[in-house]
Amino acid sequence: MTLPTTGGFDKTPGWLDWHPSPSTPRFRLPEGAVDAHCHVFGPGAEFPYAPERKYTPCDAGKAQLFALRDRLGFSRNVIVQATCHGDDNRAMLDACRASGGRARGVATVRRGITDAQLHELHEAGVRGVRFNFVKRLVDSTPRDELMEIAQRVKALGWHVVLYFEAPDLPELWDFFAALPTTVVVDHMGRPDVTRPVDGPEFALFLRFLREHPFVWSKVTCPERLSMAGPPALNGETAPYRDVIPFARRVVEEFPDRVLWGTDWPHPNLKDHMPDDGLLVDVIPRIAPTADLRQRLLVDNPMRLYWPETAAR
Ligand SMILES: O=C(O)/C=C(\CC(=O)C(=O)O)C(=O)O
Repeated sequence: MTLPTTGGFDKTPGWLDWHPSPSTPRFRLPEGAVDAHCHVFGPGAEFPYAPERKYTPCDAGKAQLFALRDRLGFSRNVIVQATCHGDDNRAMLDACRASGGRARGVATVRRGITDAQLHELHEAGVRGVRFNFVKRLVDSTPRDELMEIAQRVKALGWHVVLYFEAPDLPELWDFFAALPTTVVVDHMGRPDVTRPVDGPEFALFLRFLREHPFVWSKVTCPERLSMAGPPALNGETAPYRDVIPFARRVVEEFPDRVLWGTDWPHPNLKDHMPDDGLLVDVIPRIAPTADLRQRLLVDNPMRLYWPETAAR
């Protein structure tokens, strides 16, 4: 892999670039596995970062993403619009179009988007919109605007991806419960993994899933959630021990409503940049049987993003 560029933008101080030479995973992914949460950034010279962004990343373009897909052994990607591009979805759309049908997208849209523009996104491969409630990443959008968008994208068969942090779930609960279409929560609702997996905070998240069969969860981002590590670096075979029980609990209780993704290029990490090959090796620790892994990595993402070709 080549080293990242910045396209003339100054990266946020302390920015960690993606790992330049991830190892080949020891865990062999099932045939047709989908990396269901990743991003593209720029390149900034071609797709400038949004003026309202809260961070400026290094470039992480489609060529690097597809090289990583092949190196790790994935067949497909779901590319989630990141806030550094605001509602300018061009970099994500360009990657979807260039993938030859092997990438789908999740976009950021605003109330003013026309039906023709929504259809254009659909044609390019978009199958969802993302609503972000993480305060360090976005300014808030009125709930009535989000609800209106959710109604419109439901008509296209799309879902809504939610990004929020665990302490905010009680306040957001009623709004989320009223969403009219399938909902996918990023990173298990970002639990505090220093608290017990059986404690009240995570119990609330599990209850949210239990009471709302239209809600799915990504069991992603141990590198972001972990407080005790050890990091997925230097051949570590059991990284992020503190996150494993949380992800495994969700996979085992909701095997048909979970997704996994790399989160490449891992924006806004402060501590370390993981080796993506070692991150893939976390999968059998959170999904201990071949059947659970088949659902997590193939059947579930195919049903959501490629329903026309899904086997079950
Ligand atoms: O990749 C992620 O899921 C996490 C992000 C960035 C992000 O989502 C965005 O900019 O849209 C984060 O926690 O900083």
